[in-house]
Amino acid sequence: MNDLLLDVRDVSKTFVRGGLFSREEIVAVNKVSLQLAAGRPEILAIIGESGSGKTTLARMILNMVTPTSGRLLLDGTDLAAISGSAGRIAFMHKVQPIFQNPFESFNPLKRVERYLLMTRRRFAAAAGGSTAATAVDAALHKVGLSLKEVGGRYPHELSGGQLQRVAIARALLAEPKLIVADEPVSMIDASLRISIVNLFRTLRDELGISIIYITHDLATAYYISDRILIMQKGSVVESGDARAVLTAPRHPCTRQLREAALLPQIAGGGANASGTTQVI
Ligand SMILES: Nc1ncnc2c1ncn2[C@@H]1O[C@H](COP(=O)(O)OP(=O)(O)OP(=O)(O)O)[C@@H](O)[C@H]1O
Repeated sequence: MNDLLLDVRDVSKTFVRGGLFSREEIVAVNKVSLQLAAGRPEILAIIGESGSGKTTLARMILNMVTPTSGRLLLDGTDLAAISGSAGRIAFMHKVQPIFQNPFESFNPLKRVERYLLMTRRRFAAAAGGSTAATAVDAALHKVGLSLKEVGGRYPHELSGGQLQRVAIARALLAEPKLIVADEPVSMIDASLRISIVNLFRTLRDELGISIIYITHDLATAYYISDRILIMQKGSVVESGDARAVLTAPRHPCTRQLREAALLPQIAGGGANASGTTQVI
């Protein structure tokens, strides 16, 4: 077994915009490194202002964007070496995405259980012998739903919170070791957000899944994360134990984000800021 589940080594991504006479290079991610240990599930929050490179970093981890330089390894496999459908399915077994808008993740004309059944069939070979419907029902139960509840329904017949739970159930069908969730609660009613982030905690604690949680929302990051990484203009400017970073921020960018969030429980610095932080 590898010691590292995820090893992001000095990764950069530069986008080029415009044509011959108005060429513009945008360094979306600049020499970012981060690691997640194998066998020690954790929630790592990536926080930063708009345009700081969070989504680009997430997409590189999901192998949807190729880095301009640097390497990414998942369970010891270099993402650049993954090819063919068998390689891609093996990769998707280990890492699954959750996107911001659950309504965009599902075709409005297809009943949601069809997606779940198709996903189960795609991963069935390695996932054991239970029937597809039983496995789908079990995945839905893990997110507080059931096939009875969502069966036969189209995406628009579910609330945003319910549909995001279905998206998480779909991710669970792959039995991943890592979930990359990019702003997973920003389009969900505030009253339902906490139940979704609590679900991430359950996935970490009961299923041993590590979660990269990308968010603008310092309150939920403070509440559920073990570690936090702050990004500014493509670079990591501060990282460390979540409570330590948010109760005693050292980088001006972190302080600014915290002040903008106006969170009394963080601003007071009352929580146990026992961990360590690293300012880069
Ligand atoms: N495909 C692309 N082509 C050109 N530029 C891009 C592309 N994708 C992202 N960028 C640029 O890279 C920078 C980082 O974008 P990114 O979406 O990663 O930031 P973000 O922190 O996720 O922002 P937000 O919080 O607003 O989603 C931005 O300047 C963005 O305009």
